[in-house]
Amino acid sequence: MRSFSFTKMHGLGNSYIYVDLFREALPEEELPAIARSVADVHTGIGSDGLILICPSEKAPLKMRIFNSDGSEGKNCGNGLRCVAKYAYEHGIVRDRAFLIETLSGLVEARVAVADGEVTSVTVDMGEPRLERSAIPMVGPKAERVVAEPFAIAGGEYEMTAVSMGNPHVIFYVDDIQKAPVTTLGPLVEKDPRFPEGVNVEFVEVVNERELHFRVWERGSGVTQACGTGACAAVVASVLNGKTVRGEETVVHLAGGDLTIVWGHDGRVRMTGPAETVCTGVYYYRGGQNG
Ligand SMILES: N[C@H](CCC[C@H](N)C(=O)O)C(=O)O
Repeated sequence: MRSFSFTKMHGLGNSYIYVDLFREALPEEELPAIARSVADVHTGIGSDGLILICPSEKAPLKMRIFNSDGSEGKNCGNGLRCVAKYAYEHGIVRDRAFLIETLSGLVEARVAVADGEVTSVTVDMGEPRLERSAIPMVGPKAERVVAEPFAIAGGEYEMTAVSMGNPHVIFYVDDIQKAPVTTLGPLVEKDPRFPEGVNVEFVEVVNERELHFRVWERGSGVTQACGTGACAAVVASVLNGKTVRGEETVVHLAGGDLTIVWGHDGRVRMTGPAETVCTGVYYYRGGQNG
């Protein structure tokens, strides 16, 4: 029987099992199976996936994220806030502002601390990518996708696509409580127009500073929150003339609120909480189908 130490953390209810690879070692080929295993609420710990806190040659640390289906994501906003909290509270970093490497580039995290505990984190998520080739989405490579007609499952919708290092598509709805998250979400997630799949977000505009938000995540399904998705929703809302560039927008997710601004410098900054749930030792049988 194999085992490793873990910390369960969440950002607005979007929880992951965090493994500190400065102290542990996991076999690379088993990572998708380990992600599926720990995420299982019945036979594992229960989470939206697995996040690894790794050494890096480009920054004090690196984050890797695996969804609950075992697929590896390229970025995770809620995960970055929790990784920043963990890194500061465990002495991986000493400064309150530091870089974190992700598969989609370097981001800067800044922690707010009270009595030695990180109470909230601001992450500079960098610039959104808007061209079809960067989402990625089929069609003319340099074209942006804003309020584009999107026919699927016998319905006609209007969608906007944004990458925050991972792919997102945003649909606007009149009532967030009636958004077709579990019906349309899985269909769009796997639609061939998105060669790498896509995270699917539904947004109700409250006013030019406030959005309601629900999400069907690529590789995890419905989650309580999606940090990169909330950032993508703010970018899409500016592009659609619904919110104001350079002004803070409050995004109400199922698990709570994020404050996000798409600055005039082109960079998206996200501020929100990060919580530690528990620590423990996880036992598993190993092998790639674990
Ligand atoms: N499902 C996402 C990764 C997790 C993103 C989300 N949990 C966040 O907080 O940004 C993807 O495959 O791109």
